[in-house]
This record gives sequence, structure tokens and C-alpha cells, in this order.
Amino acid sequence: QTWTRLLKTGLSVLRALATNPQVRELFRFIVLGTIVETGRKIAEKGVEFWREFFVVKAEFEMGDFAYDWVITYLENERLWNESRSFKVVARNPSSRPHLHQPESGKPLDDHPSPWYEPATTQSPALFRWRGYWMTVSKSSSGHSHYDLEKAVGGTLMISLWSRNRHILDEFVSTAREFYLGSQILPRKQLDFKSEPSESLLTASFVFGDLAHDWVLEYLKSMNALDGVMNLLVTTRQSDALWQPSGPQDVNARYIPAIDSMVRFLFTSPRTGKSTWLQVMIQHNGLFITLHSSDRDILSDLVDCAKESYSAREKVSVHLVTDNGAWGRTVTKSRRALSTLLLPAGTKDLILNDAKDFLVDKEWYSRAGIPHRRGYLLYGAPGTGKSSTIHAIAGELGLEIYMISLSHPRMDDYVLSQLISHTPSRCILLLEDIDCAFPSRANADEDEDDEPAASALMYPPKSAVTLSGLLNVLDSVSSEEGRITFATTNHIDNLDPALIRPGRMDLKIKYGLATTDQIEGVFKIFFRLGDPNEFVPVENIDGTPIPPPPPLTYTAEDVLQHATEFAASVPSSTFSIAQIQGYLFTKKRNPRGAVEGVEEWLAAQQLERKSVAQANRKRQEDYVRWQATYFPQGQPGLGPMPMSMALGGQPPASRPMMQGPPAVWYPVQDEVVIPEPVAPGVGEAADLPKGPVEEADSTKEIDEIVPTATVEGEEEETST
Ligand SMILES: Nc1ncnc2c1ncn2[C@@H]1O[C@H](COP(=O)(O)OP(=O)(O)OP(=O)(O)O)[C@@H](O)[C@H]1O
Repeated sequence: QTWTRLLKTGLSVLRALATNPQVRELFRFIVLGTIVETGRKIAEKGVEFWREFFVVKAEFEMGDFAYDWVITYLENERLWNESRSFKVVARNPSSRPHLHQPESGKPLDDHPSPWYEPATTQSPALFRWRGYWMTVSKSSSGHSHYDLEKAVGGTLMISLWSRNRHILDEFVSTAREFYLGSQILPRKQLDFKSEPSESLLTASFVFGDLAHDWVLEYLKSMNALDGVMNLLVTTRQSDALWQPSGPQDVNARYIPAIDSMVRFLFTSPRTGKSTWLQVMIQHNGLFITLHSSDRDILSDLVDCAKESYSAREKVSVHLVTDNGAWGRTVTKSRRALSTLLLPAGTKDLILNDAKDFLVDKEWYSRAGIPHRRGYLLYGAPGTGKSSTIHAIAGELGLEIYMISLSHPRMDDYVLSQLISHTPSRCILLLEDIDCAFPSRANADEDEDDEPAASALMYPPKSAVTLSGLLNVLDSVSSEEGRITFATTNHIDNLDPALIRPGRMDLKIKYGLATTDQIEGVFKIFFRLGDPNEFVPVENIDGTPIPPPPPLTYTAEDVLQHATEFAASVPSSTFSIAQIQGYLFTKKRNPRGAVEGVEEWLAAQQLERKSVAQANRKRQEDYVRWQATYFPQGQPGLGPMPMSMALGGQPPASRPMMQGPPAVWYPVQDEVVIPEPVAPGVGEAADLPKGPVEEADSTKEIDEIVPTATVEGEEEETST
């Protein structure tokens, strides 16, 4: 009964509520709300489902090439055009030629230009691509891909409204092709090792290596370094290597500073294929990153560089740095062999022999003979030895690697290191090879006419030993087509082992100027030779030398004066360099050169006399010094002290006789001291007495300077 009563009460309450309009309204609202919410949920699920099945999504990470492709492509499609919010950055237009200028933008000038890129947006931009809708959104972190070096991170999200995944593939590959085809400046690659695609090829070209010079020259010839924005302004000659092409101030060079970077589009002349190169300039060389994994492109680049290098009308001379390693390279204009005045047949002899040698590698290997060839050029200073080597190098298209044995860092080890770091086909030039030996006076101590004291004065000027030198010349690494040229002013100082065939195959003597050579140098000097061959047309740094003013004399004048001049100057008495030195004082005045020759000859005679006297005094002083301090005789103790050499008193205390050998020469007014001369050999004994001025100059000189015809008896000339 209780339950029946309760039920009746409930029903009456419900009936009362149902008849209440407000309650009925509320009830309807709840039902409708439930239906709407359920519908919304179903729709949401439906969209999610649709998205899952009908939208393809892709994510592109900044720092990845795929990101670069897509963003560059979208940039080009002007996707951001409809955007309402921008990020505006100032960038150098020359480094970003694709930069989008604002519609009303001013023409580009030297100041950075504005560049518009879409502001970071979470709300996706919608666009249509080949009939498909796409949304693009960019995350907040990171900058545009061009500024990648400053911030890494950030992603680009692309949603493609299509069930078809292939559309995404098509989109990405279209973007990639566009990127490659547009040849757009790629982003800088600071750390190629961490590049995720591992598709960049990096090549190092080490300073001092020939490949480095090839590539550097090539980059310069392609104006690739012109875009460097980090410059070193220098006047040092050693920086000439970097001189970019184009007109530059002679004194100041604007060269890329260390750590600067430049990106350059290399188009292979052979394949026509273009590849971006990123060139990093470091203190120890060039580091080139190729935006490619194709090694052929690298070898193509190196081959092109090598080809254009060898086509230049220049000769490169590689020098040893202060550290005793290859480093500096000096480039000189080629010197034509025809400008050398040498006895008939000399030039052809060397040139043909060297050519034969270079082409006959097979023959050498068949005969079991090491493929190397040595030439010894000896004779007085200034007779054309070095000039011949430069001209031959130019003719054969070879580089010169020049080693001076008197270099302060030179010893057997440094020498062998240097040799092993030279390329196979080159000219190795050993200058003043006699430095490695004691002077003749030292070698021939038992000769009666040369006091032992003088031997002490002339120890070897180089720490290189004979065995070190022979080892280097005979070493396996000195095979492979290397031509060795050695020069010396004192062949008689050289050990026979060094100049035996197999080490020095041709020995060519350079004598003092003959009458023909004197006449020849006069004609060339006054431009009767081929002026273009003789007169350099450009400075060492490539800047042009303006042509000389027109001549005030005729060819006939020069011919006549040349004969007169040659008749006035004694034959085999002066080197061509000395004659050239005199002619320089009469530049553009051939008549003056003839008129002044007697005065010059007299001055030369006086100079020789002073030199001889100074040498004699030095010898005497040294003997006296030895007798005072080492009455018992102290062989091999080293040089005379400076104060003594300069004519002062011997030092109060016994000098230290250790350390590297050094020779001190007296320095006096108007005295030029040549290589040390042993007493009894050379000028001192031959000098005439009496005033020079009164004598007939030609006769006088003929008398005082014996013509050097016999090997080893040549006149020591001043330098
Ligand atoms: N035979 C020559 N023909 C033309 N020019 C010459 C000749 N000899 C010397 N000269 C000129 O003299 C200068 C010095 O010559 P070079 O340096 O070749 O002499 P060198 O014999 O090598 O001297 P050193 O032994 O001192 O090194 C150069 O300017 C060169 O043009």
C-alpha cells in the first residue's frame, strides 16, 4: 500500500511538471543539446576520419635540404603574397639576387634591401597547387633558411587535401627540381660534417701544394672571390698570390681575409653542369664544399683549374717559408728564351735535352734508369743562369721549386721534407749549391799557397751535408720526371760525387760577356730586340705597366752605338748583369752610354782594387788575431769576431766558439765584398799599380782583369 501511494504521488508530480510550460521547455533543451553534442562529436570524428584518410601531411625540418627545396619553391610561387603579417629583414641584395622587393621598393643600392618573409604563423596559409588545396604553417622557432647559420630549428608543415599520396611526392620533387634549376644561392654550410643528408663533398687544398694554386688561380680567373665581404688590405708582396683579378691599386691589395667564405656557382665547361661551391678560406688552405655528392664534379673542377693554370703565360716560383716549408709562390711573366744572350746552341741544348727527358719516361723505365735529370749551371754571378732556368720553365710549362741551401732553416731533414713535398713534374732549383761545402780554401788545406787560417774563415754556409744532399738527389722520391737545376758560382768547391753524371747530367758553363753579348745586351736594352719580350708589360701583381714614351733615337743610332760600345768594353770581363746595371744609368740615352763607358770602366777598376785591398786586410787581420789568441793553433774554431772584422781590437775575453758558423765581413765605404776569396787567387795579385785615369781604359782593363777561359779561374765579380 505504501508503494502504491508513493507511485500515485510521483505520477501526480510528473503530471503537474509536464503541464508546467517552463519545465517542458527545459526538458526539450536538454534533449536537443544532447542531440547537438552527439552530432558535433560524430562530425568531429568524421573530420578526423576524413583527415586521416583524405589529407596527406608532411613535415620539413629546417636545416634539411628538403626544407630548402620546399621553402624556395613556395617563395617563388609567391605563396606568402596574400599574407597579412610579415617579417621584414634587411639583407645584402647581391648575396640574395632572388630577394623579393616590395612593390614600391626603390632601386637597389649599396645599402641592404628589405626582404619580406611571412611572419611566423600558427594559422595555416591555404593555397591551391595543381588543383589541390594545401595548407602551410611554419613553427615559431628559427629564421628563414637563408639565415640558418644563426638559428637552427623550426619546421614547415604542409597538408595536402587529397587521398592521393603521390601528389605529395610530386609536390616535393617539383620543389626539388625548381631548387636545382633555379640555381638559387644555397644556405651556408658551416659544419658540413653534421649536414644530415651527408651529400656534400668537401675537398681541402693545402697552402703550398700545387693543386691549391691551380684552384686559387681558377677561382680568381672566374671572379669567384669578388663576392668576399671580409677583406684584408695588405701591401705585402707575399700576398700577391691572392690578388684578385681586375684593376687594383699597385700598392694595396684587397684579398680575402682568413675565415672568409664565398659561394660560387661553378659551371663545368666540359659538361655544362652547374654546382654550387662554398669556398672557405683558412690560414692553411682552401676548403671547398660542393653541393653535390658527385666526385666527378670535383675532379672536373680540379682538371679545369689545372688546365687554365698551365695555359697562363706565367711561371710560378715556389719558395721556402721562414718555417722551412713550401709556402710562398711568386708568379712571374714568362721570359722568352730569345731574350737570353748565350753562346750559340746553349739554349737549344738545354731545352731539347729537357724535352727529350720529359717525353721519354718509358725509355727510362725500360732501361731501369731513374727518371730524373740534373743540370748544373755554373759561372760568375749575373751571367744568366737563373734567367735561363726561368725561361726554360716557361717554355716547358713547369713550376719552379726553389731551394736555397743557405736558407737559415735548411738542414738535411728540412731538405728531404721539401723534396718529398714537390710534385712529380717540376723543376727543382738548388741555388748556390756550393753553400753546402766549405770553400775551396778549406777543402784544399794542404795546398801550399793557401794558408790554413783562411780555411777557418770560410766554413760551409749551409747546415746541409754532402751526404744529405746526395741522399736527396738519389732518393726514390726524386724520380718521376723531376728536373733538377743547380747553380753555383764556384764549381771548384763542389764535391765530384755531387756533379757526376746521373746526378748532374749536363754541366753548362756561363762565362762573362763576350763582345757579341755586350753588343746584344746594348741593342736589347735600347729596344732593338722585341720590346714586348724584353720589357715586362705587367707588374708581378698583374697590374699593367704603362708603355714607355716614344724613343728619341733611331734603330740605326742604336746599331752604331752598340758596335762602339762593344768595342770599348773588354770582352769576358764583366757579366751581362753588370753591363745591364751600367746601361740602366743611361736609360734612353744610347749615345750617353757610349760616351760614359770609359768613366764607368775606371770606376769598376777602382772598385775592384778596393775590394782586393779589403780582402787582403781581412786576411791579415785574421791571421794576426789567430796568432794573438791561439798561438798554439786552434783549428776549426770558427769565425773572426765582428769587432775584429770591422777593424777594431780583438775582444778582451776568449770568444765562445760554438753555435752555427758565421763569417763576418768588413763593411767600408764604397767597398762591396764578394764571396770570400782566398789570398793569392783573384784580384789582389793581378791589380796594377798607378792611377787608372791616365791610362787607356780598354787597355787598362784588359791588363788588370785576366780573361777567364779556364774552368775555375774565372774572375770573382762583385755583386
Ligand atoms: N746571358 C744573358 N742574357 C740576357 N740577360 C742576362 C744574361 N745574363 C744576365 N742577364 C741579365 O742579368 C740579370 C741577372 O741574371 P741572372 O740572375 O740570370 O744571373 P745569374 O747567373 O743567375 O746570377 P747569380 O749567379 O748571381 O744568381 C738579369 O736581369 C738578366 O736579365
